[in-house]
Amino acid sequence: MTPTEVLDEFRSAGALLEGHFVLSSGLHSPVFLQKMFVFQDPTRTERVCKALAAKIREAYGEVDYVVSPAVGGIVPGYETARHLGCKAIFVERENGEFVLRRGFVIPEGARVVMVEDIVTTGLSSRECLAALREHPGKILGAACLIDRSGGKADLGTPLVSLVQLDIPAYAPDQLPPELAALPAVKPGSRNLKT
Ligand SMILES: O=P(O)(O)OC[C@H]1O[C@H](OP(=O)(O)OP(=O)(O)O)[C@H](O)[C@@H]1O
Ligand SMILES: O=C(O)c1cc(=O)[nH]c(=O)[nH]1
Ligand SMILES: [Mg+2]
Repeated sequence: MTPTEVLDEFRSAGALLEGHFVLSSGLHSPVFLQKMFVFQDPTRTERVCKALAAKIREAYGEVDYVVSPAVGGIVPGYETARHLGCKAIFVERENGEFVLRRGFVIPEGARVVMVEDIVTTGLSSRECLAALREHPGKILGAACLIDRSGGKADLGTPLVSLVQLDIPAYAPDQLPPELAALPAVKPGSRNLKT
């Protein structure tokens, strides 16, 4: 799939949102990729994740485990693993920190790739990778559907993506006036209070 075809999937799913969004990192942006609008359609999800699996195989070779950060990474992690013919597990937040729960185990020597949905600053990916380093297994690298950092996010490990975009994101005290004028919404799950 070309980057244009992938973006067309997001566009036709209604996942390219404009407004005022507070991102997982705390940065603010006029654009939000609501990936769940893509993932609610299994056929669309299959198309993009099949393409991501092909890129992963080309970059990293055989993979035994895909590990994804919850919540957004779970669906693409599972579907990408289905095309790679490997296991799919996830880390989730416990007292704010990503950990492997539910008895998930990564065997010694397993070849592991981290699969994210969207990378903005790379913070969530780095947190997920840090959690994985507490376990056996060889981390080959990372992958995501859309890297909206324009390639600037540094995960400390290679990152492959289907699309690279350079979407503006601002510190809360540096908002352009037209963005500050709009009410802000925070769509993601980080710091959600139960
Ligand atoms: O590269 P970053 O700056 O970390 O931003 C990207 C992260 O933000 C979103 O997760 P979020 O924490 O909003 O929750 P979600 O997975 O439940 O959507 C997205 O799923 C990525 O994990
Ligand atoms: O940085 C984020 O939190 C983020 C950006 C985006 O476009 N989509 C998303 O789900 N999360
Ligand atoms: Mg996430």
